[in-house]
Amino acid sequence: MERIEHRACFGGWQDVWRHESTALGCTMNFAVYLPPQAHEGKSAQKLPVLYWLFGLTCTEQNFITKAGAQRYAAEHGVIIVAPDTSPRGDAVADAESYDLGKGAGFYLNATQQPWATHYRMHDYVAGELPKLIEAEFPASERRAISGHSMGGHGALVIALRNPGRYRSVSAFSPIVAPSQAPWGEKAFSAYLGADRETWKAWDATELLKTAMERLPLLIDQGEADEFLASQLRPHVLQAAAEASGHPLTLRLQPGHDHSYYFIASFIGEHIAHHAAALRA
Ligand SMILES: N[C@@H](CCC(=O)N[C@@H](CS)C(=O)NCC(=O)O)C(=O)O
Repeated sequence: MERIEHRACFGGWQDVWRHESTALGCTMNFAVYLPPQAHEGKSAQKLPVLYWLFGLTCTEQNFITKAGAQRYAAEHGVIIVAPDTSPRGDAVADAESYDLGKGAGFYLNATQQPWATHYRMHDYVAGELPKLIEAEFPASERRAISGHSMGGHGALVIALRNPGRYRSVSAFSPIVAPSQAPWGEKAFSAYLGADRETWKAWDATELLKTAMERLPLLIDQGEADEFLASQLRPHVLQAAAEASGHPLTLRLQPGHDHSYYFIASFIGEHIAHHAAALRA
């Protein structure tokens, strides 16, 4: 494992690490924000971790340079870990379009070739990465997960598939029902194949119907989001949550679009929400 960026930030450090991932079979970058509490000599005290999952086209950089999250992570003593969005490297399959292949891993384990060889982002994010973080950093097993768009889908699906592993989950502008959205239909057809039954295991709205754990969901969605009606449609999840009695707070934010300006506006509230659950 090699540290490739190290920058002082709000009393802590914004770092980027590079390592060989076993789950993905390639070299991966992930960002780690270590708040000041990680360096205050209380080495016995481990800090909780918020995992951030990105949307389409992103790398580990977008959140750390645009969301302004470090200030709030420093305030609350939370480590933030933000992995890249797909396997990377010349040996990894790719597509011409921005919404399939590299930069578009959809946080699932692909079953179809040529994707199945490397595209195992679920196992990376839910298994390999936390294991590494908890071994190499002053990180406790108190975990929260959040993300944006494709990453909002990832956060919801990973939390719902792994009951007990996360203390809280939130999302910005998530793809709540990828089986019913053009982005999801394209990605799931390629990664999982034509049998839509197999898609249900990777669709938050479907998973919610049979969830074993009633982990409350917090979702912020911009009303002026250019993808709201065509791809995101949070009311589909809201209807499923109401039908199954799953706790969901869906906040529609007037004027906000799909960008990181939206995320920056509400990330402080999300981090406070996660910090409260992580402290409890
Ligand atoms: N067609 C758009 C869609 C991609 C997009 O909007 N990506 C969002 C996530 S779904 C994002 O976070 N972009 C990077 C950024 O704003 O920093 C593009 O290629 O820019």
